[in-house]
Amino acid sequence: HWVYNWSNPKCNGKLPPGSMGFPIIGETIQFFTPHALYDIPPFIINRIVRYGSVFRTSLVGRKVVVSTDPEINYQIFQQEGKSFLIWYTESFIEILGQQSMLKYHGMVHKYLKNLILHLVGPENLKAKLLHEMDESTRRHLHSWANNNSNANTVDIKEATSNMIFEYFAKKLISYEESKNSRRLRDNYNAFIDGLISFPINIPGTAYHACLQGRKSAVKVIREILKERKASKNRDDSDFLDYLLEEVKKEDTILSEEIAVDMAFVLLFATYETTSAAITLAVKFISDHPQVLAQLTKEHEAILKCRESDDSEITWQEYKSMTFTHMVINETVRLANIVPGIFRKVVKDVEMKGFTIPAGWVVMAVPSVLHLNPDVYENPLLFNPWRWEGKELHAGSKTFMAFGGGVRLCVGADFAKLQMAIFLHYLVIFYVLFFYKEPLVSGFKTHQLIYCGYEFL
Ligand code: HEM
Repeated sequence: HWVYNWSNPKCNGKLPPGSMGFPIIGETIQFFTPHALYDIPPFIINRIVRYGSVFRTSLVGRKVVVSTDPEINYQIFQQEGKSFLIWYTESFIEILGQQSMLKYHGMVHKYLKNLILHLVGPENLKAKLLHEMDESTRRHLHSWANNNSNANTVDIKEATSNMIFEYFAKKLISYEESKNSRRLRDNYNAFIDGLISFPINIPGTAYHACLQGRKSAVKVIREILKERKASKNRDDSDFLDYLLEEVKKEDTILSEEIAVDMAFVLLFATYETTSAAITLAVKFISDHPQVLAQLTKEHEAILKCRESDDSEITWQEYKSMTFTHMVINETVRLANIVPGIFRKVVKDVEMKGFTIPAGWVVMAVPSVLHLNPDVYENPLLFNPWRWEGKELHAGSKTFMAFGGGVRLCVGADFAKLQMAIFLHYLVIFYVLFFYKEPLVSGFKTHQLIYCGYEFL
């Protein structure tokens, strides 16, 4: 009777088709079958073939509806806070922090998001960050070219992670690895190594190492916060100063604990995702010389209109990089950096003739949408021209690399700006100007780039 109930969950309507798998473990083992990162997981493909675009299953002890339907996914984003709430597993919340903004909804979420936009929103990008990211990117690209220690090889993933980490840790908490004995970067490395792991917290497991990494990183941020409260009259204020000013306000809901978890999550969300996107962009571009040629044309035209070759990128120039933005969109479409987006159902929902009961979890799978031949012709081809004349700066029913609705990625503009600046200098340094022997193998050179992604 119990097994029957497990396989046929109660529902006040018609459940999507599918199987709940074995009692307790459900279909968790099949779900975690290894696959190439930027492919659609075989678990999903097999079930789409068998059941269609919406199906039920059971994963990590949860009743789940997987949706690969653009309409349903769009509705899920639109009904955030009403019928659906953002959801992560208990173990993920433990890793990201009990006070992380990811567990807040409604007005509190809106308030926290606005605090972050103060740092990475379009106004600050235009006024401050563009200039600083420009300087940091140039400096790092130069240093790679001048570094002869590693047999002319640059691991793009690691090098761009370091670049973004260095820059953003300074913006957030004025942390500089070279001047600090605390080794925040090592703590984040330990944290990221075990991020996707089975949640068994005993010494020796990846999950345990991840929690230890988080603990040490948070300890460093807390110490900085403590020092900051004791110090007065700082010349160069950072995001932590801004948060501490908020904490002092009488009517605020921001606590020091939320501020610490926010700084922790933001640093991770920024450097890990953006460096992955840049790495893949380099790989895709070096595999497609016609894309490089068009990019070169665009950036050469920008240079020609400048008074000096040494000038920084201006906001107008950034906005004029239409083809570069097409390359960025095409990269994140194929990269599917966030493989699944999860929401908890708070009240029974009717969709496309099915009922999704309250208490279930819905998982939207961006890769199915982004690699759907009905939506994107020849979807596995890296073809930036497919974005010609299309909206490039927002999520849509057919493009959810940065999510959608009120939970749309708050750092999307930051990530795109950093990618555009990187591509600009990559092209002008290595194709047009200073280094006649380009850095990337696909850019016709004997020098080799190891992208850091072995699956490629
Ligand atoms: C290529 C780079 C990036 C990709 C592909 C990406 C992707 C995403 C996606 C898909 C979501 C939605 C998750 C959901 O709905 O459950 C999201 C949310 C979020 N992202 Fe990003 N992201 C990127 C860069 C960044 C950066 C640079 C930052 C930091 C400034 C950032 C901070 C966040 C935060 C804080 C959220 C939660 C927003 C909320 O709950 O309202 N992301 N990101």
